[in-house]
Amino acid sequence: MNYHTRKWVKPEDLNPNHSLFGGRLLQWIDEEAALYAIIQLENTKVVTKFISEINFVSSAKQGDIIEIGIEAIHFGTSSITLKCDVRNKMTHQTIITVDKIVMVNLDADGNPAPHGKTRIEFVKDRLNNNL
Ligand SMILES: CC(=O)SCCNC(=O)CCNC(=O)[C@H](O)C(C)(C)COP(=O)(O)OP(=O)(O)OC[C@H]1O[C@@H](n2cnc3c(N)ncnc32)[C@H](O)[C@@H]1OP(=O)(O)O
Repeated sequence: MNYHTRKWVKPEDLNPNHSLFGGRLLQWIDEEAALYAIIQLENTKVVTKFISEINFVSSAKQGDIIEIGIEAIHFGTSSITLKCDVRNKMTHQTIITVDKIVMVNLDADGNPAPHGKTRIEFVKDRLNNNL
């Protein structure tokens, strides 16, 4: 799993108990999943279809640096299924796990469309192949 994105937990991200608000974390995860799917599928019209059980394993507090990891675990016809782990950057303590996030590739009319992808690709390889 690659941990691309880091976040610094700020006062505006906290709940009334002074720990990281779960809704804020899910917002960050949804955006990270969308970015991952857009890059993998090479299409900016991708939507979140389904999110499985979410396990809030431990809390984060103000000032913590957390990192969001996403990995593709299945390529469907129009969908891509991801898993997500968020952990404390310094201690590697798991904060949240999401087993399945299904993102769907859309055409210009907003209908599911085949993406033609079967495996994880890296942008650097795409760029090298175009040389
Ligand atoms: C990043 C964001 O903020 S996106 C904003 C939030 N998301 C949205 O607004 C999406 C709203 N939903 C929709 O517009 C529609 O449900 C659509 C277009 C995504 C899908 O429409 P559907 O009629 O369900 O499409 P369809 O039945 O063809 O399924 C499309 C794919 O999703 C998968 N899928 C559909 N429902 C589910 C489900 N409940 N769980 C897992 N996968 C599902 C299907 O297996 C299919 O994958 P495949 O082509 O790889 O086999």
